[in-house]
Amino acid sequence: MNQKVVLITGCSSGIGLALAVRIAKDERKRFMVYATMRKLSNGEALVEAAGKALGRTLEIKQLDVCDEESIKACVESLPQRRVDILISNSGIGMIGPLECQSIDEMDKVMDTNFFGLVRLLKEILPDMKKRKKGHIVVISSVMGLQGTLFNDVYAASKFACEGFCESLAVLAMKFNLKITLIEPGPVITEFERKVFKEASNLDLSKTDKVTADMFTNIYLKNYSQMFESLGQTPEDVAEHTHKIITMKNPPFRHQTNTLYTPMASLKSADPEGDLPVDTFYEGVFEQDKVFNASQSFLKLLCWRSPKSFTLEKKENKS
Ligand SMILES: NC(=O)C1=CN([C@@H]2O[C@H](COP(=O)(O)OP(=O)(O)OC[C@H]3O[C@@H](n4cnc5c(N)ncnc54)[C@H](OP(=O)(O)O)[C@@H]3O)[C@@H](O)[C@H]2O)C=CC1
Ligand SMILES: CC1=C(/C=C/C(C)=C/C=C/C(C)=C/C=O)C(C)(C)CCC1
Repeated sequence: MNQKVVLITGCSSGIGLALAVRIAKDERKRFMVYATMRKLSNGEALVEAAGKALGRTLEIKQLDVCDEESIKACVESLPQRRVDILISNSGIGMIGPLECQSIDEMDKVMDTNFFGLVRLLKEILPDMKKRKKGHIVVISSVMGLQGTLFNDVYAASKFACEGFCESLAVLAMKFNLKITLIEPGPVITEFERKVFKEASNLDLSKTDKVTADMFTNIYLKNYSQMFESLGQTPEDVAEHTHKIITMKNPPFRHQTNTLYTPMASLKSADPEGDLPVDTFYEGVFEQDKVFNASQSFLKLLCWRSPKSFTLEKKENKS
């Protein structure tokens, strides 16, 4: 059987776990999945979810994207070092006011989310180029397209991945390689819990009162509700990704939550860049009293978008 080899990072929980299971349980057994995680001791949930696929179409391996040696060792352990489909999924979040976060914490986000991808490609891309075959799938985010209040560094890390992949795309095409950026909106995983817990421990006395108040009473207050009402399941994101890897001509970008598409399009609708910022500002502050539920907030953004597309409206405002 000519199975494609799929290497996935960050499979101990969330999207990575769902991806590993979905692809390993492909109805036509088209894939051999190497589901990797930085600590093998965190593999229990995956072992349970994989069931009979474990040892057949799924194998678990150690890989820490922040450690070049661990990436090298993992790739060396694969038959002929072959990876047909790389899914770069591992990542960490970070929210809060800038003054309350240390450079070391920010560095960890960039190191995992962006340099993690860079390290993987430094190891795997040369082989793919030689074989003139391969698909690089990156779990980015809508925040790779549109920055969001209090997500400055996380969004920057995803923008970095997007710019990196956009730049690589032309060279990849020359070598017959495909790249796809998967851009989910909120997904209900450990991510939300970890980010919220870290945010609750921030020392908000390091910032001013207005910022601290916005963070606590607007952002954190609506955070869980945003995920509850708009969040996708990791299985849903895995289903989208499974479709993408089975396509003959996969797209360069794929958003998994259509509710976000209008929000992400605001930027391309206004080359001067004010439209998304103004729309977010109005959504966050001016409509807060009426639209305090996050679902309504996004619906409001989507509903407003077509009207906001005209520059005439912008001029009337100033
Ligand atoms: N949840 C969401 O709302 C969204 C998430 N995303 C992106 O999806 C991806 C997966 O996140 P999600 O499943 O939600 O979150 P989880 O926290 O559930 O999963 C993240 C995974 O990344 C792993 N990881 C962290 N650091 C490293 C590392 N140095 N090396 C290898 N693996 C590592 C974690 O492993 P460990 O158990 O060892 O910590 C974990 O398995 C991330 O890139 C995230 O940015 C995108 C859009 C929305
Ligand atoms: C909670 C909240 C907001 C948005 C939160 C969003 C959009 C979260 C998305 C998270 C994602 C996509 C994480 C992973 O990549 C707004 C709209 C700023 C308004 C204030 C409250």
